[in-house]
Amino acid sequence: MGAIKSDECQCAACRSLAMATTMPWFGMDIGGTLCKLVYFEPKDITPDEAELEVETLRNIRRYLTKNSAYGKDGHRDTHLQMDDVVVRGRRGSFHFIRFPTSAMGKFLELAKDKGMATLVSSVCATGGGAYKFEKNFREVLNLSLHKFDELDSLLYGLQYVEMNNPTECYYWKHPTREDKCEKVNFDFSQPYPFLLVNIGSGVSILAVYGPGVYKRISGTSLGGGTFLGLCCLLTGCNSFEEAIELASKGDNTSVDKLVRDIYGGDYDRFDLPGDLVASSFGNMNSKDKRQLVSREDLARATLVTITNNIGSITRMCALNEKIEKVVFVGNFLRVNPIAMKLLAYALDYWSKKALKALFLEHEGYFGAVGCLLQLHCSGSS
Ligand SMILES: Nc1ncnc2c1ncn2[C@@H]1O[C@H](COP(=O)(O)OP(=O)(O)O)[C@@H](O)[C@H]1O
Ligand SMILES: CC(C)(COP(=O)(O)O)[C@@H](O)C(=O)NCCC(=O)O
Repeated sequence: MGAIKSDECQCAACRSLAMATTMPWFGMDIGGTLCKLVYFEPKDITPDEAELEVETLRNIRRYLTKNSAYGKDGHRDTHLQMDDVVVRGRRGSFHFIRFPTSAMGKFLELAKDKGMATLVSSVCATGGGAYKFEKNFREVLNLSLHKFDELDSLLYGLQYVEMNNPTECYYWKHPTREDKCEKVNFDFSQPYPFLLVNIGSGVSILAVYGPGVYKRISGTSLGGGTFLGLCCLLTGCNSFEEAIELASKGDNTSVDKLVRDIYGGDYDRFDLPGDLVASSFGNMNSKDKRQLVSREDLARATLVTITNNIGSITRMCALNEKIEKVVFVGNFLRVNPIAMKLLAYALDYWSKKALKALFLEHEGYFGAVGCLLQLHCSGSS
């Protein structure tokens, strides 16, 4: 896909440019819910460089790469680590770290304790938080932010990661058959045009026609943040992981009003099967029915409602743009096979197999990767 190859920049000029760019290299995507941090660990350090490397830099490298948890809130997704990548002529590994954006204050204090401010004067950042927290970075760390647009970064990072990981893109085969359902690798080497649906706190839908050629065609405020917010309200759960765990044990069909609850069976004339949701949460106006549903059922119904709504908007966008390939990304899909399979099924079913739902392993990290890669681009502000 596209034109960003990992080994493209190994020329002497790029390597010396890289040398001149002070390490450590980070890309940060500060979203409405999660802050995603990608750290490039150089693995080609020469003995001369090692001798010159300042102790603070070495300590930060060790701290980040030897741990997978940072305080109460920070996690490294070790299963996503990418080795042997080349950035600006340097060979190394990408490490993927996330923490709640609400913990930004603690993150800044930690970075200060680790001596970040003594190493670099600026950090690459994208996402709304790059604007919102700019002042805090300056005040606490004396760092300025190289800001990059989040959708440019998302696409740039996606192209790079997809090019460098042969098993990045996949689809779900037989998404509704528990016994037969499987993840299947998808060859994304001829990607254009495709629809990109980023399900973060909210949802952005882009039509992508070529490398860096895209438009944002739609969006909805009913996204991953809505799922988590409603789930916390309805079930008393306290984390995304708990919400997904509850949903995996629940059944939405007593919460939702189905076509058969209204018709007594299928609505044949318009091909609406009886087990189709006619009205999400439509049974919850009844006190009796409310007493019968569990927290698990409510979590499942919330997940199904939000996911189907995204699937439905996506289908209309694909139809309008006459695009058949749809790539879903964003952390809403993290540890969330239920939503992925629902999207796969919904697109397949409602489009009569014309649309293909695709997914990517690095789900929510493309913005942060794209932002790190753009360090020398003129697109920053
Ligand atoms: N550990 C987590 N904590 C909170 N939300 C999570 C977590 N893992 C996945 N999510 C889901 O991912 C969404 C955020 O996705 P993300 O792509 O990071 O968006 P943003 O950039 O808006 O933060 C949340 O609204 C939630 O649905
Ligand atoms: C404002 C945003 C681009 C921010 O991105 P996020 O942090 O949600 O990933 C996104 O939440 C969004 O597109 N919301 C939907 C707005 C709308 O079109 O209704």
